[in-house]
Amino acid sequence: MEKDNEVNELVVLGRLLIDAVLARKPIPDIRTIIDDGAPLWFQDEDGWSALHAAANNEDEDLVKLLLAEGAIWNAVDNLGNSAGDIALSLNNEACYRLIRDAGIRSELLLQLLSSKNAAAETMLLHATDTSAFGSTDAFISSNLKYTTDEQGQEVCLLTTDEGDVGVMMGWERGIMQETVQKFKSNTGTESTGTRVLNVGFGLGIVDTFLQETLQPSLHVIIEPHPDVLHYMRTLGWYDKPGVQILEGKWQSFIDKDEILSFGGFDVIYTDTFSENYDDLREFFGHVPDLLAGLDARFSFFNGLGATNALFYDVYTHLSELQLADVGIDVEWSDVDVTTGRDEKRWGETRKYFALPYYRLPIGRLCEILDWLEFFIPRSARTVTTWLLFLRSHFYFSSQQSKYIRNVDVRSDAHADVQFYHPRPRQYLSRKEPPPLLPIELQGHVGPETWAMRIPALTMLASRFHKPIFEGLWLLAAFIASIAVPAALYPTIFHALDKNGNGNNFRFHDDQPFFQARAATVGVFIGVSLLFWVPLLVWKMIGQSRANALVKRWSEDDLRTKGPSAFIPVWKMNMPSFWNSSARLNVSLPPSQLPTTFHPAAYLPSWINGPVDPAAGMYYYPVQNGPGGQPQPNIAGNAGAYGDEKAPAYMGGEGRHYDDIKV
Ligand SMILES: C[S@@+](CC[C@H](N)C(=O)[O-])C[C@H]1O[C@@H](n2cnc3c(N)ncnc32)[C@H](O)[C@@H]1O
Repeated sequence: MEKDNEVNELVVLGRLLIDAVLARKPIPDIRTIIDDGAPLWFQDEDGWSALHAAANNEDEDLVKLLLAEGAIWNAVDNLGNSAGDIALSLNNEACYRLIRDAGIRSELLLQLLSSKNAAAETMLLHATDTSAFGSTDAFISSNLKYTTDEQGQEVCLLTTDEGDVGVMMGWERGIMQETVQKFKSNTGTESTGTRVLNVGFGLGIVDTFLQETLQPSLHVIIEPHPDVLHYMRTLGWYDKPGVQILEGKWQSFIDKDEILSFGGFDVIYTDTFSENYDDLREFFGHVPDLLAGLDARFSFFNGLGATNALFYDVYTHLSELQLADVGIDVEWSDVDVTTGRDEKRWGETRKYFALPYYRLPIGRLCEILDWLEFFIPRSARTVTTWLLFLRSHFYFSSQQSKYIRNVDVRSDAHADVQFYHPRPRQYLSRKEPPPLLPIELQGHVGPETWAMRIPALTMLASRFHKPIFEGLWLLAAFIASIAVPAALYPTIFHALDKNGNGNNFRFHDDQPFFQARAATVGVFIGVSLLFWVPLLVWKMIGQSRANALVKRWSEDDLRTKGPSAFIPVWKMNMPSFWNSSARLNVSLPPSQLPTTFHPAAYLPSWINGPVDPAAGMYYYPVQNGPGGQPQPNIAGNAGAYGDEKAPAYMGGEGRHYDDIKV
């Protein structure tokens, strides 16, 4: 009875809080309701929390306050939308970022808590998933079905009482193909002698591309599932030259250092099933030992949180940070997974990837090693390894401190934090594929024009940017500007020392100390100019060529569109000495604001409107659904990630939490 009263009181306060937010009550009033004990986790009958309502109001200060007071960043409403999705649908970048960053922070904090308090008592937030979706052992003892679905798509299905789930589906072919292409263009090992490790065979799509594209001399495949191993046998994988199949989980071979006995690999890929983010993170920790060297590359199936733009964004950032922590730099590119494929591809199976773009990661040992290798011979590799460790640790700490400042972890696992993260920019770089036509420019710049102009600018930029040459030239300038004045000083001094007093320490009025030093400074300036002027002139020529090119395009545009139409102004900043990226500014009509968060905007491309079409509108109305008692279904800012292929992911019955120690 007492319990019922307590719950009823919480429900009343929770509802009061949401109503106050929706009624746009002033922040001090809302703070009072929170201080009176209103639960921030409370969700009304539509699944809306106070944070959803604050995002709907586009009230940045309130979003900040609620998050600071412990609002749950990843609570989803009955339509599957988080508060971040609502901010996104309203094109509100500031609110979206606040919520997204709270997610990153919360995940990092959970990891800190679980690593730093290992000796403390364990609090179980929820039981860990022991079904075939969340436990590899349960998965291995379940049956798999290899078949072709109604769309003619090859699929490997796990059949359960809750319906079929695709362990691997043919539509992912494009992702696998692009990954292997990236491996090929990045590894520098054009063909022979490549050593490859792939974890998880599935349909063998990636393995087939690896064979065809890289023709590896050694191709190790780790696979534990008996049905998959049987399928591999029927396809003849056991007899392929250079192929070695390790039957079991990757954990068994890593623990026994068995994979290490093969020596380093040039290419490593992992894509497993029924594992969660912690398993992937553990695998990340082994990657630096497994990579053969600086030319070797690593990638993984980046499906974390892919049922929702916000969660995907959070986990993409997290995995980049975790990889940086072990000394791996990641470059991301986008693979369009919408073209030519519709909703039918899922058939009766669970939709585990709901976004239009896949963010493809390519990792390598951190770039600083390249530079160190230039100075330190291979024999002194231990030194570089130590420096690498220090650098990556420093990088991770600095990145982490960007997200978490003044961490004050209290007993309820809530932390008082400040957040900072730089705004992403789209650079034109030789290393990156050309950016897609930004949504804001559609209607002002034609796709063909864009496709022709961007490579032309990138090419021009690369002609006027030679980092190695510039580095050596500036090094020579530095040495010469010190060495030449130092070498000339005695000669200048003696030439000016008409009385021949010599350069002794007894001061004579007639000694030309000051004149000689002034002349040496003059020599220093002269030598510096000798090196800097040609470099500056070269850069200026590059810039003026870029200016001339964009001017010509503007004239072309004017001719074709006529004087009454809006003509975007193109401005190109060529690469400077220190920054290898060029930057292009294209103007919009004065009435149109640039946005990276238009529901269909390109930047950043993995962000897109929520899956729910109603939320894709600029206005997200409060929905009045049927009545009923709300269920507080989330007990703390717990980690969101489980395998997306698991049923009812994110907020549904199938959602699972890991144990954390607090
Ligand atoms: C999504 S599929 C891989 C698909 C593959 N990339 C392709 O291109 O077809 C996942 C595979 O990982 C395997 N797997 C699951 N847990 C594993 C583990 N701990 N170690 C190695 N493989 C695992 C599964 O049996 C399954 O064959």
